[in-house]
Amino acid sequence: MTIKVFAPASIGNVSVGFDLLGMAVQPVNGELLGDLVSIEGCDGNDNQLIMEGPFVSKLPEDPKDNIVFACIELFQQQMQRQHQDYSWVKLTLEKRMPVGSGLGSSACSIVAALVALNEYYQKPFTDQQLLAMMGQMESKISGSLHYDNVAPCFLGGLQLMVNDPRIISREIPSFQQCYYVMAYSGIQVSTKAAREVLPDQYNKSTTIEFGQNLATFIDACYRQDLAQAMSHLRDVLAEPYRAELLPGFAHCRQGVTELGALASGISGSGPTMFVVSDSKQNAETIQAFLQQQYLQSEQGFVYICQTDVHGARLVC
Ligand SMILES: Nc1ncnc2c1ncn2[C@@H]1O[C@H](COP(=O)(O)OP(=O)(O)O)[C@@H](O)[C@H]1O
Ligand SMILES: N[C@@H](CCOP(=O)(O)O)C(=O)O
Repeated sequence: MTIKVFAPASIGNVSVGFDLLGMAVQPVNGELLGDLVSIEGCDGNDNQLIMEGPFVSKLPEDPKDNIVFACIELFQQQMQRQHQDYSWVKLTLEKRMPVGSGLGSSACSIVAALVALNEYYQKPFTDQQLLAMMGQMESKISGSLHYDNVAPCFLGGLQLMVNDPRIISREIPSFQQCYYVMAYSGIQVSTKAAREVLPDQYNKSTTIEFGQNLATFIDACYRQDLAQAMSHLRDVLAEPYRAELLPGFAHCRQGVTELGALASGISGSGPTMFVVSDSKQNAETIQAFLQQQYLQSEQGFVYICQTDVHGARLVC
């Protein structure tokens, strides 16, 4: 029997919550924006990983260097630690997400793989344990522990990281009526490199502004006050340093504001930019503008999305 899991793209940081806030997204046209991992038993004497899909050429050539392989090994080690037997498995990764895109591409592979493994071995681990493993795998890629992609990708919705290892992430009410225009320019920005351009320390006024933006946004989410939320959706920690890594970002940001966008920012570490709109028609106008102005290569794309409330899921 083959089990197949889909894990969706996500917006890391959502501007106000560097490493602390993330939201899963799904295109309104029904396409699957995320990775697929299928799992079945394997007769050989080792695990196997088959890699396919439109972005497979951007992955390390040797399957053993793929983060999915590290997920298999971690999962089986954890089973062994709990004195549970395991058999070899064959996983197939359908890499549908561009690498280094700011759409939580590595998180999609990690989450889909660990959820598939947990299903296959009949759920030896709780969601909490799985999420901790997902964070561990994500930090292997980016060089530091952050859950703002893996948590929404796994659990769905808008997720806030809490500083308690027993909880890790809490769902926050999101704005279900909003559209998020996701524009991937088609260039590659490594998360690790985009973290290295950030300063080690911030001054007092920046710190206060950061805290106020995040707190005001979360308060607005709970009260579903869209105007207040959007008026504070500003990134004072990362965007000032990362914007210059993204050709056309400043110009497009100005353009979408003139077209009536409620807010815009960098998705994760970029190059994807996200633009918030409260109407489908306006989102389509913004989509057309970004298609013309933001894309840098043939691999770029622009999707109109809404919040994905489901997170990782089994598919046929
Ligand atoms: N399954 C995978 N999906 C994405 N990246 C992977 C995977 N396996 C290994 N990698 C490597 O991890 C790095 C991912 O880069 P990163 O900038 O963190 O991507 P993203 O921001 O899209 O998650 C790349 O060097 C890539 O080759
Ligand atoms: N909080 C992280 C998010 C990285 O997201 P990605 O999609 O670019 O991997 C950061 O901003 O570094």
